[in-house]
Order: sequence, then structure tokens, then C-alpha cells
Amino acid sequence: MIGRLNHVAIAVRDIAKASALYRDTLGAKVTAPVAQPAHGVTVVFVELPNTKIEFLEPLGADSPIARFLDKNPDGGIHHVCYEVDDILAARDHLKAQGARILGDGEPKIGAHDKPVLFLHPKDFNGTLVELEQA
Ligand SMILES: CC[C@@H](C(=O)O)C(=O)SCCNC(=O)CCNC(=O)[C@H](O)C(C)(C)COP(=O)(O)OP(=O)(O)OC[C@H]1O[C@@H](n2cnc3c(N)ncnc32)[C@H](O)[C@@H]1OP(=O)(O)O
Ligand SMILES: [Co+2]
Repeated sequence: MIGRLNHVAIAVRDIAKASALYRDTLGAKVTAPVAQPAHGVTVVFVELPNTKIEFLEPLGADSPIARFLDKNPDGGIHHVCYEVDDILAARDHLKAQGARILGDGEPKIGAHDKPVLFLHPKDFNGTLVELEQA
């Protein structure tokens, strides 16, 4: 069911500093920051030949990454995102298997203007999983 690895997300306190580190020290191509108020984060993508790294900085008082950064003050890997061909079919299959879909269970539009869903980290080896419609 899952396809390509779309991105690995890293939660950071300072997205400008993280972007400069990857651009200037690692020599990577880094996009400009984009606020995603519906998700409570500001996002930057590091474009690699085979996948992307997504930097997440908290946006607003109720950011879903605030507690993660409290527990991981230096930042850290927050989620992996896999592409699926049909996100509603994937969701229904996963629900039938007993996996917990986060939020209200309905896809939201993600950073690539495509529907996304999140799966509970406790159901996937302690790793938060994002699914993005391919
Ligand atoms: C920009 C849009 C989009 C894209 O297109 O790419 C994005 O990537 S948006 C990214 C941000 N959005 C989300 O993360 C949405 C989904 N997340 C959530 O619903 C919540 O963050 C959460 C996963 C349910 C956690 O909520 P929280 O309030 O932080 O709950 P707890 O602190 O109680 O956590 C419960 C339990 O789970 C562990 N945990 C939490 N986050 C992670 C994580 N990222 N990876 C692994 N484990 C995680 C946490 O440590 C708790 O464990 P215990 O302490 O053992 O109970
Ligand atoms: Co993501």
C-alpha cells in the first residue's frame, strides 16, 4: 500500500537557523519558509535527490509539535511521510486493521496541497507516520 518516502520531518525551534545549517554547511537546496496555520507549523523543505527533509517550527499557541519540542529541546526526527495512491482507501484499510487515525480521521490539505493523514506513533513502532496522497 505505501509507496515512496515523501519526506522525513525534523522539528526545530529556529527554522532559519536549521535552514542555514543545511544550506551553508551541508550545501543543500532549501525552500523558503511557508506558514501552515491549519497545521500549527511553519515549514521548509530541503530538497534531496531521492526525497525531502521537512523542517517544522511551531506556529501559534496550539502547535502539535510544542510538546515534542518540550521533550526534545534540541529538536529531532518528528515523523516520516509515505505516499499512497488512494488516501481514503488507505485510511479505511488501516482503521480495519486497528490503527488509530489522528484528528477527526478526515484528510487535511498538507504542505504539497495534497490530502494528508497522520497515524498514531504508538501503533507504528514509536514513529509518527504521515500519509500523503500521491
Ligand atoms: C505541514 C503539513 C504537514 C505536511 O504536509 O507535511 C505536516 O507535516 S504537519 C506536522 C505537524 N502535525 C502533526 O504532527 C499532526 C499529528 N500529530 C498529533 O496529532 C500529535 O502531535 C500526537 C502525535 C497525537 C502527539 O500529541 P501530543 O499532544 O504531543 O501527545 P503526547 O505528548 O501525549 O504524546 C502521546 C505519546 O506519543 C509520543 N509521541 C508524541 N509525538 C511523537 C512523535 N512525533 N514521534 C514519536 N512519538 C511521539 C509521546 O512521547 C507520548 O508517549 P508516552 O510519553 O510514552 O506516553
Ligand atoms: Co510532514
